[in-house]
Amino acid sequence: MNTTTPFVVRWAIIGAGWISEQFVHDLAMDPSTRDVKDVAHAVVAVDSRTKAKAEAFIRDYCPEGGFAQKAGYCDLPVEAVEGYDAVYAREDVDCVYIGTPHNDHYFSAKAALEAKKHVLCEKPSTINAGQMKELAALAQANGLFFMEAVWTRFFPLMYALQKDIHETKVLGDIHQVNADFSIKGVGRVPLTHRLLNPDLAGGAILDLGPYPLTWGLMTLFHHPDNKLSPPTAVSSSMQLHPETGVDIFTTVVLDFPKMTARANLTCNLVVESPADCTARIQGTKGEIIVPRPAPRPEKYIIRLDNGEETVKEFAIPGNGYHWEADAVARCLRDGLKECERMTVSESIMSMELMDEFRKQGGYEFPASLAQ
Ligand SMILES: NC(=O)C1=CN([C@@H]2O[C@H](COP(=O)(O)OP(=O)(O)OC[C@H]3O[C@@H](n4cnc5c(N)ncnc54)[C@H](OP(=O)(O)O)[C@@H]3O)[C@@H](O)[C@H]2O)C=CC1
Ligand SMILES: O=C1OC[C@@H](O)[C@H](O)[C@H]1O
Repeated sequence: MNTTTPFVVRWAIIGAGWISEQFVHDLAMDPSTRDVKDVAHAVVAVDSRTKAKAEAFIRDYCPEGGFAQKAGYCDLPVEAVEGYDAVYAREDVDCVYIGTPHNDHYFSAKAALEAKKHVLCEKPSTINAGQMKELAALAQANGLFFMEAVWTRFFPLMYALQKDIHETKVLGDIHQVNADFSIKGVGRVPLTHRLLNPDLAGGAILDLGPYPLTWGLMTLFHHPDNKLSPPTAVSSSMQLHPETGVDIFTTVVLDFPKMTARANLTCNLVVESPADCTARIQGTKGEIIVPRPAPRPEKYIIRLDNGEETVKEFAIPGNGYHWEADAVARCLRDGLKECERMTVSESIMSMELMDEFRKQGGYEFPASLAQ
């Protein structure tokens, strides 16, 4: 492989909303600012339901496309497109990033895979396990890459923390993980907003829940002693929004009996997570505290029972979405159909858990959503 020319991914962005802004910002960053030289990103199309919105998005957030275009590794311009059929018909799009509301993920991803495009889809990549299984089968049948965009998994902090607890075993045996991701939404955003709107598959568990679940899975499910055994004795309790019926307070419990360990995971749309602790991992020798925010933490503190305390800090260049994008690029370069850091089978397991949480909590989707 030529080590001086990076492998370039040509991205199309679906949905000109907030998360897509954050994502393209990072695609336009010089990868050397995060010590990356082997891959680079081009943004060749931005799709919106309204062309004028896609044009404004490009003007405001990625006028030159991604870094690969700025650096001359890709000579395609970034184009505004209305309606995703036009994007998926293009030969020069390698991978589609889907940044639409939850209810749309399955439909946009399905259309992209049918058009033979690789896909990175925002979390949760579907609204139920059945949809996720369908997408997994479609990707596999077409030899395409598919990944749920759980960006927190790709942070250097997460790799370091896993090394500390899984390999160095600074905490001894791990027995309990508490994690929370909560934001003030109720009373602040209209009932039609995607956070509270059942027709857009809103609610705390689908929107915020992927983060406490990530902390539970990365620490306990991925612990070598657990041997990738799915959690047992799953339980969930929800308080639903009195008008829209989406969950606004949710607590779930996952047991990992091979380790005598339990994850207590919470999310809500009423009050914020405490600033000083979004995740607490407790073992026989002490604990690790991760201050908020759960999706994008910048440090953790190791507090041992013998009184020793160590703070580990991890600066995040840009928004922090580039690490997942780089991982996708490397998978495409290497011909992989899924990323081992966020496998399709783990996304299916996560959606099976989400289905169970909703069932026990009494959160039923409206008929408008495909079941
Ligand atoms: N990884 C992360 O850190 C984050 C992930 N997310 C995820 O990203 C997704 C989008 O969230 P966010 O960007 O905050 O949402 P926004 O509402 O800001 O953007 C979503 C975009 O999707 C398009 N869209 C397509 N269909 C619809 C529809 N029926 N209603 C509204 N918009 C629609 C719109 O773009 P257009 O009008 O151009 O078609 C809209 O701007 C969610 O799945 C969320 O879970 C959100 C925040 C952070
Ligand atoms: O993924 C997310 O992280 C930040 C939250 O504010 C947002 O609602 C959610 O989608």
